[in-house]
Amino acid sequence: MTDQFLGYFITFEGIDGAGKSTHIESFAKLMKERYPERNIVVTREPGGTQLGEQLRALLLDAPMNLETEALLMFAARREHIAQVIEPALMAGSIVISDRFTDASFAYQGGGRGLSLEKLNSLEKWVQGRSDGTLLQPNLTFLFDLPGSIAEARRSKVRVPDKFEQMDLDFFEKVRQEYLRRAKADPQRFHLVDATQNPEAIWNELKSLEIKL
Ligand SMILES: Nc1ncnc2c1ncn2[C@@H]1O[C@H](COP(=O)(O)OP(=O)(O)OP(=O)(O)O)[C@@H](O)[C@H]1O
Ligand SMILES: Cc1cn([C@H]2C[C@H](O)[C@@H](COP(=O)(O)O)O2)c(=O)[nH]c1=O
Repeated sequence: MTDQFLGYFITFEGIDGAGKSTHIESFAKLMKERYPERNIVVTREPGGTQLGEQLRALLLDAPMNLETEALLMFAARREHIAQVIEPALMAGSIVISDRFTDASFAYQGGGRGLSLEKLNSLEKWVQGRSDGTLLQPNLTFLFDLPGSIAEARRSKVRVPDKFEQMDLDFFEKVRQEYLRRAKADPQRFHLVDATQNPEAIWNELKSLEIKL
């Protein structure tokens, strides 16, 4: 028997530069206005814990073997789940994470070619619960847009990290894997057309009815 989660888990996903971070804090505020009795936890992956942030610095900078990269992403996730996500959900909080496991399937799987079999077994290991279910987000916003537009947006504002230096072909594969997963689980995913302007996207997020 597994303890029941009283909270609600929301993730923001998309290729680099899709516009997730632009909306996440305002979305957290919106949830607080709607559910003042709930604690809101905003977090990110890789990261979200002290160890996770150290792993993030390595993952976004150091070149490494693909399996090593996937294992470190999931190691950071395990710590994040154990220290932050599970306790918050047990306590009834709304957890909002900038990326979670869909990113591993999209980047390490779709983008870099790690097998689904390996990713599925890591997911089972890291997110498995004692009743045989997997910890999964209740709702995932997928910000979708072509790699060329995301690249143009990114190049205006920052020095690219290891992933952001990848070419358009890589980002197209990442995007396609995200879309494949969204199609396979339409109940969980809400697809956002991220080519829209920020105001239109915000209006779309605001107009969604989210039943906790
Ligand atoms: N809808 C939009 N239209 C035009 N520009 C946008 C839009 N949304 C965000 N931007 C701009 O694009 C850049 C990237 O946005 P943002 O940092 O939110 O993306 P992100 O998805 O969080 O990227 P990453 O995952 O790499 O952190 C920022 O300069 C932001 O101001
Ligand atoms: C969780 C996760 C992330 N990544 C990649 C995706 C991005 O390029 C970076 C994180 O940077 P952001 O600015 O915070 O979006 O990490 C990945 O490849 N695999 C993952 O599981």
